[in-house]
Amino acid sequence: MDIEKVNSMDFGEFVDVFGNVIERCPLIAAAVWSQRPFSNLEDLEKHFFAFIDALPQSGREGILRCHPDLAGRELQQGTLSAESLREQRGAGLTSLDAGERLRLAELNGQYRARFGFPFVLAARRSDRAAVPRELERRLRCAPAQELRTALAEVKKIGHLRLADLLGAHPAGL
Ligand SMILES: NC(=O)NC1=NC(=O)NC1=O
Repeated sequence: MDIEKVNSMDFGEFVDVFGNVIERCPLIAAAVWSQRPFSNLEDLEKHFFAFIDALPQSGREGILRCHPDLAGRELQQGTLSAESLREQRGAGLTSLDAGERLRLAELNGQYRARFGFPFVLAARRSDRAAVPRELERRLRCAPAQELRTALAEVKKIGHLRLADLLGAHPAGL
């Protein structure tokens, strides 16, 4: 899909296509539509990220709270979004053994209790060994720093999803 096609989309089509670039936050796509025309993929992405950055802390934390846990209940129940399932499968999180799943559930619970939002990481840039390691490392971070780190991961996920949608090759981000 090229940027001309994106710029020609009406509101409904745009939100249908880009509504889950940021997991379960179609509001962001609904807002970004107003910024068309976009000069290219980077420009489109810039508007998604600018919306996030302009939110108050409660809004940024709200974005994180819309993310399903890695290898959590929604994965077990089969209620993940298509994008999330693909990302979690790609990181090997759909084939964990009971011990690995329990360990992640414990760590996710500790993380959420400490920060008030779920642990978010771009699963496509990770794997089943790295996820618990990263979770343990980030558990020890200061809340303000961790909020910044988590949102950077949301942007990595968004970057990869946009690249998929526009058929671009994701940068090393
Ligand atoms: N809690 C999460 O990090 N969730 C996710 N990471 C991804 O890459 N996709 C997700 O759904």
